[in-house]
Amino acid sequence: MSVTEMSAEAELDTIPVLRRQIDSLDEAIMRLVAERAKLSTRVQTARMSAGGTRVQLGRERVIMDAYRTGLGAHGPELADAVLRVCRGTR
Ligand SMILES: C=C(O[C@@H]1C=C(C(=O)O)C=C[C@H]1O)C(=O)O
Repeated sequence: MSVTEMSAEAELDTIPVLRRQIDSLDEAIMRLVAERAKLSTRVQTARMSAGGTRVQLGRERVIMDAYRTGLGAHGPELADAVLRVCRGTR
């Protein structure tokens, strides 16, 4: 077995370790989104109680831009999904 084949095999062995780290980060992301949704619901409820609308597109555009700045071209897609989760929670 060549050195290259050995290092490729060693790299393959790291996959379960890396996947555990990915799963752990996904859990953290979901916890944070759930926490965000609670705060978002409070803002939406407060505004609607005062006769306003649930959604404010101007604010959502600012958030989409921040995700684009932070994550690149696909950032706004993630922002859109996060915003939809947060709008759906009561
Ligand atoms: C939470 C708010 O209300 C809504 C939900 C938003 C959010 O989840 O970030 C953003 C804008 C609004 O559509 C807000 O105006 O800040």
